[in-house]
Amino acid sequence: MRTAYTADQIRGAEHTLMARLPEGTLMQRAAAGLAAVCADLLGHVYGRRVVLLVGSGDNGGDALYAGQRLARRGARVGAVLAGSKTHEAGLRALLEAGGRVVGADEIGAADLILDGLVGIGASGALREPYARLAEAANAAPGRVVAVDVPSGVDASSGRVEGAAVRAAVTVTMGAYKTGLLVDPGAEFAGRVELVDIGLGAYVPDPDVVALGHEDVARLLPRPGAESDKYRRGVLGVAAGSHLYTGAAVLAVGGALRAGAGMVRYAGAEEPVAQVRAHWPEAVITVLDRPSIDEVGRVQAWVLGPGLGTGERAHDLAASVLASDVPVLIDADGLTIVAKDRELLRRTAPVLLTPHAGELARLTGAERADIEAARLEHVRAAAAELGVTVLLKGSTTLIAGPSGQARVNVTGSSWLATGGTGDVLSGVAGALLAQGLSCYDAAACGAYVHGLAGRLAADGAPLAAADVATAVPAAIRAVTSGSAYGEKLGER
Ligand SMILES: NC(=O)C1=CN([C@@H]2O[C@H](COP(=O)(O)OP(=O)(O)OC[C@H]3O[C@@H](n4cnc5c(N)ncnc54)[C@H](OP(=O)(O)O)[C@@H]3O)[C@@H](O)[C@H]2O)[C@@H](O)CC1
Ligand SMILES: Nc1ncnc2c1ncn2[C@@H]1O[C@H](COP(=O)(O)OP(=O)(O)O)[C@@H](O)[C@H]1O
Ligand SMILES: [K+]
Repeated sequence: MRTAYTADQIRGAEHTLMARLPEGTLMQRAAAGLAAVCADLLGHVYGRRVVLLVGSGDNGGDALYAGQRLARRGARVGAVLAGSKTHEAGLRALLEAGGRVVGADEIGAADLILDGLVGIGASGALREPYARLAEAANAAPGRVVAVDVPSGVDASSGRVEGAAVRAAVTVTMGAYKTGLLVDPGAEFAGRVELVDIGLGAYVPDPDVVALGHEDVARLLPRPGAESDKYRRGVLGVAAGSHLYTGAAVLAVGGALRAGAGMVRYAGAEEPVAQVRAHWPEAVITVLDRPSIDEVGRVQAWVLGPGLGTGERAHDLAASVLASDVPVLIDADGLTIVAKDRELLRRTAPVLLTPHAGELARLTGAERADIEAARLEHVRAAAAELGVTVLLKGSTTLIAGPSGQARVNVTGSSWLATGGTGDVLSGVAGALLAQGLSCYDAAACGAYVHGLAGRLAADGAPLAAADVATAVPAAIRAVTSGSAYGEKLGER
């Protein structure tokens, strides 16, 4: 499990730890870790050109001391001093080790550029000359390593207002910052390496949590010797319409591959024919009227993919939501409940799985605002609606009604293709039917779905059905202890 924190939380912990240590200890630990990652990236250090972008705060101090260490190993290190002041002891250390102060024109010739402009002490968009230096680093051919946080990315939220450094690697000190895991910040951070500076014992409860293989393996249900198909969990799927038959096929496929004991599909004749043709395993009810009264007992429902949004779909949604089992609502189901919020008044749990556009419909916020501050918006929606919300997109976030939040770190941009969301609804729905809470089903579902996406893509395009097919292999990767897909920033 990875835990991530806001800038305020980190500052508080650093304050406590610093009071117990001789002055400068933490910065030396940070610089040592930073220099080690840089040396690794450079391969051999002697003679390589390193440019440090140095801001006025301790982030610049980290860069200067790391530069000192690289200079001692023979690197040609130049510091671009961007701030109104500079960490004096750090600059002295660099100069004594043979480093120099240089102009911004040297950025283009560097093998490695160390971004020490601002870290967790930043506020608002990058000012000049920092913004210009960030752009110059992005345009240069050298590898860019961000110190603690890419400058221009808000460490607490992942917001990017204006220019920001686009790093190949971010070396972060003491603990992960939320903004390194949530887009757009995560995109700018690249691969994230954590340097242990002894902060672990002093951090409070995390702002967000990212599950790893071990956590998901622990949560995923496994059939016991006594299991039968009913006890493993039966999922009902109310999806598809005469216009959209594929969504039903994909949702049922995701559910069957994710371990439901049985899937009961309920729909109109056209999607029924398609589901029958693809999945003889599913138990079918042809719905003559918009009601689930004739469908046998289930432990959870998936409601919405391809359902349509007319009166009939509305009435079917009302019938599903009147049941006493957990319901995952996706796609058209979300449009229906956005128009008729009363449908969400129920005692059994609800999991909503919108993308940003659907969340905008639900809450009235602007889509662009949601994309810019995903965590804030998913938390607010979960609290306002009193349900669990999984926000899909380049980083998937899950929030519960009491403010708890998880971020999914698996996934691949190859998943950005029609129908993969339908597969996710089936996967997460199957986990709900197997007894996981909405919060766990959402997080484990997103994790397995993201990993399945990576396996299915393997560097080339995928179709949504391939993701469903890859779900068992993804579960195997999670439960076998393989390290596949565990590194941060590999997409
Ligand atoms: N504390 C510790 O023990 C440890 C800390 N560590 C390291 O320290 C870092 C935090 O250092 P920090 O607190 O000095 O703040 P930091 O991020 O360098 O910058 C603040 C300065 O930047 C400026 N500035 C702000 N916003 C700006 C903007 N938009 N655009 C332009 N400029 C802007 C502003 O300066 P001014 O405007 O006054 O010139 C402000 O004073 C942390 O990320 C980690 O790397 C590690 O070594 C581990 C031990
Ligand atoms: N850029 C991206 N990187 C990673 N995952 C993505 C990206 N874009 C979309 N996804 C994932 O792909 C799926 C798309 O779902 P959705 O938007 O509902 O599509 P559809 O309705 O066509 O099924 C979600 O799981 C989402 O998180
Ligand atoms: K930085």
